[in-house]
Amino acid sequence: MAGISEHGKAFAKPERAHVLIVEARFHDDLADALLDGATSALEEAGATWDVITVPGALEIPAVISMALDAADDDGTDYDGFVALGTVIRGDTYHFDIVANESSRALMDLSVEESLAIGNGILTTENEEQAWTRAKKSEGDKGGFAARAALTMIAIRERLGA
Ligand SMILES: Nc1c(NC[C@H](O)[C@H](O)[C@H](O)CO)[nH]c(=O)[nH]c1=O
Ligand SMILES: CC(=O)[C@@H](O)COP(=O)(O)O
Repeated sequence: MAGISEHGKAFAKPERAHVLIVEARFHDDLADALLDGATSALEEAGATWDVITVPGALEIPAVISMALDAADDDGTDYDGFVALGTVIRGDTYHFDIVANESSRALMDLSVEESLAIGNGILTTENEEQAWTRAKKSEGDKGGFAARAALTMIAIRERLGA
């Protein structure tokens, strides 16, 4: 059957997929790098995508929620979602709020709504750590998140969920 995630292989590819990338541009250059990795991975898989840009990682989950509401209204539907952003520790507790709450909300959405979401929100101690992970030629976390979303789309198809 097409689209099945083979035993022992972490990534699978759906027949086709239309994906919404929601990217936070709090750190602009890092956002470019993450987006480059994510779109390359989607292109390689033959997927199509739209991009919505938000100010910071805390805004990402609400956009996915809004996209679900819009799908109910006008039928514009996405098979999966890719969340991209970078949260770098500052001097205050705000880092923990942004890092933890953005991921918590993405997890809540994915479990409660059976959504295929790839979480490419970096949470790092400094810029150097972030660059190592964002660059397509190094950690390629944008590409990883996109492939994770595609895999979850394929698994959902396989399960008939
Ligand atoms: N400090 C970082 C933020 N903070 C901004 C919040 O995400 C949010 O936009 C603001 O609180 C308004 O609601 N966002 C990041 O993506 N990265 C950071 O390092
Ligand atoms: C991740 C953050 O919230 C950070 O950029 C904010 O820095 P600060 O804690 O120094 O205000």
